[in-house]
Amino acid sequence: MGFSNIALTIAGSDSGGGAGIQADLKTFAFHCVHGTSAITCITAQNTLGVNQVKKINSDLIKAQIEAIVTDINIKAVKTGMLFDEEIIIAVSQQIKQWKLSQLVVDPVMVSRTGVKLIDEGAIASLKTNLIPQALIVTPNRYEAQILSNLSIFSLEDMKKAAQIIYNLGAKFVLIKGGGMKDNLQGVDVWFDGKNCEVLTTETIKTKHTHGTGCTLSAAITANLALGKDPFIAVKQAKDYVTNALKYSLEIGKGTGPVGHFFPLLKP
Ligand SMILES: Nc1ncnc2c1ncn2[C@@H]1O[C@H](COP(=O)(O)OP(=O)(O)OP(=O)(O)O)[C@@H](O)[C@H]1O
Ligand SMILES: Cc1ncc(CO)c(N)n1
Repeated sequence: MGFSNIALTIAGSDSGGGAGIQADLKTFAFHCVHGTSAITCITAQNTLGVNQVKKINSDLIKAQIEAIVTDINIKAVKTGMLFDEEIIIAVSQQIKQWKLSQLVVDPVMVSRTGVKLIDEGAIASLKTNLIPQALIVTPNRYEAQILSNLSIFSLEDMKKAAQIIYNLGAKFVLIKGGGMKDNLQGVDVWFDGKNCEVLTTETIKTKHTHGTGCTLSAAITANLALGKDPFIAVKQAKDYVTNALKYSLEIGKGTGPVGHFFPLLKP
């Protein structure tokens, strides 16, 4: 039987299984979306942090994307950890060459434990080569500060940054309010070029939050692959992350991952 709900993630591997490619493929599967992947970097990582990062040769990254798109019809794509300028340029060029649409760019910059997941020199390239091709760009507050050159302390600051990031060329901007322990946890700002919409959920009190950002952008991508409109895709993805946080997994000695099993565990 023909099956067309197919998504692609271009991201790094998290050996601990909480973020990156592993989070993306689980999220796709729990949306009934077939996941394909092009791995950009390998991280030696667990719930305590990132111990090592090794990038994949850009020719091999290109070859992974080419192998997928010349055979399989991809409905939506996300990018995660891209690490350096060479990879960003290679991936941006592939997205253009293969006319990959419905692109969600998660501009991953640092891990939750503060390890750099991108070269500082690569940020300019992210702004000029990749973000202009995005349907939706999903920075967290820290990434939004870097992309907009604004300090973000409040909801008003998030709204101002969203407008600046929109001007980089993405069709829609979603600034996420997780990460820091304050009253903006779970509060995200959506900007469509005209209006700002504040998306709010209850704050989930859990220590185990590893992979929230990857899971959110993957759920948005899955919803786009299912044919949903961008705003609906984002709202439903946010519900998915809220549930994944409610059912996060107490695994390892540090910050455990969000859980994807809630559709199976719920009474
Ligand atoms: N404690 C929380 N309660 C409810 N929602 C949360 C909480 N923490 C994060 N979120 C939501 O999770 C989503 C991801 O946001 P977050 O800012 O954590 O991403 P991130 O920093 O990119 O994640 P990562 O740590 O994976 O890099 C957003 O929709 C945010 O509002
Ligand atoms: C591979 C990878 N991608 C993204 C993140 C951000 O959470 C991470 N920690 N590891």
